[in-house]
Amino acid sequence: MWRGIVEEYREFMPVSDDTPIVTLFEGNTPLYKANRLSNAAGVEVWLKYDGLNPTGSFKDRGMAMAVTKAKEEGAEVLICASTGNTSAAAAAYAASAGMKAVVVIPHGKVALGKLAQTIMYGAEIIEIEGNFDEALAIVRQIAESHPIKLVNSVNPYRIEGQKTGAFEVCDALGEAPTHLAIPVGNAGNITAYWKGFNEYRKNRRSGKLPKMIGFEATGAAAIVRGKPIENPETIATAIRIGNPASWEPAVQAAKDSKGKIDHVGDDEILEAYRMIAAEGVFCEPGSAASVAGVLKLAKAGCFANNDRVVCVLTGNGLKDPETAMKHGVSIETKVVAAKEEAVVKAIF
Ligand SMILES: Cc1ncc(COP(=O)(O)O)c(/C=C/C(=O)C(=O)O)c1O
Repeated sequence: MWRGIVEEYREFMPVSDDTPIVTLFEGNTPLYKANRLSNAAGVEVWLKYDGLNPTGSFKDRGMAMAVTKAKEEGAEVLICASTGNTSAAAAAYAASAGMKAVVVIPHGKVALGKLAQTIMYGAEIIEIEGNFDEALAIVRQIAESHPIKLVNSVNPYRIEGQKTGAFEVCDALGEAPTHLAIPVGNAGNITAYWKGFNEYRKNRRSGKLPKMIGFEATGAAAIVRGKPIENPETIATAIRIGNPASWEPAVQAAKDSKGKIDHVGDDEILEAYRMIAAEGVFCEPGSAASVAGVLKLAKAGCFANNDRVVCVLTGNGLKDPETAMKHGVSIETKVVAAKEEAVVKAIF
């Protein structure tokens, strides 16, 4: 039985035999070969569906490690800023560990499913009249002057947990891919994956390193533009972040891996969102930025025929039902009388 990322990858984790492991059995998510997307891109495309984690996003990997260490250090209250998934994961792992979670989120900008989760897990929810970047600045100050543990990805234990996504990709493929495509918001995850690939290769668990290709949303592409964006805007609310906290290590990961950080527009994200669903995988819009980016680079002839590209799908589509209802695939539903002939007529 899968024991969660800390136990399964213990030799790579900053824990001792006395560390109290907090887990919701996160990790061990599927890696799907996407045949139609591979044909569209002209290269082998795989989907690492991290939307199947306990709270439906990759954040569970980082939160398992961060909350485990918080518990070991005797913390009782956790705090984070969030565009929604970090707050859902912090609330869930805090509940599991018997701790209190305080989350600070941008009012009116968090997808419905994420808010519902955070409410159900019982976090203290503070909605600011501002954006994620302002929320992060506030919670960093609070954590410095109050007995409260910050669990955003500036907390190094979050990176330690999230690097396990790279381990699982290598374990599933038997080797690292040629490229790892990933959405970029606060830039913790691209940093974590690069760390994971390096540690796996150093420990001879893989033989090579992938090119890291990260994708920001065009309206929030601070790294691509080389300067923070004061009012980031994108339909992909998960990555509506204008001043990534892990800016530096993300740029270093792209440079050291001979990859890049690029941007994709909302239309490209929504098109990829629908194409991924046509493979039977429902991810949230922000996650689709990784596939949108691969399609963009494929069009520009950036891949060789024998390349193998893994796209990280970071969140479950159920997180954001409103965007699915507005921009999904079968948005024209038919309402008919509860009679067989009416249904037959509608079908045929
Ligand atoms: C689905 C999804 N996909 C990609 C990202 C970007 O990852 P990072 O580049 O490591 O930030 C996020 C990030 C969300 C938050 O930052 C938050 O929840 O506060 C996300 O939820």
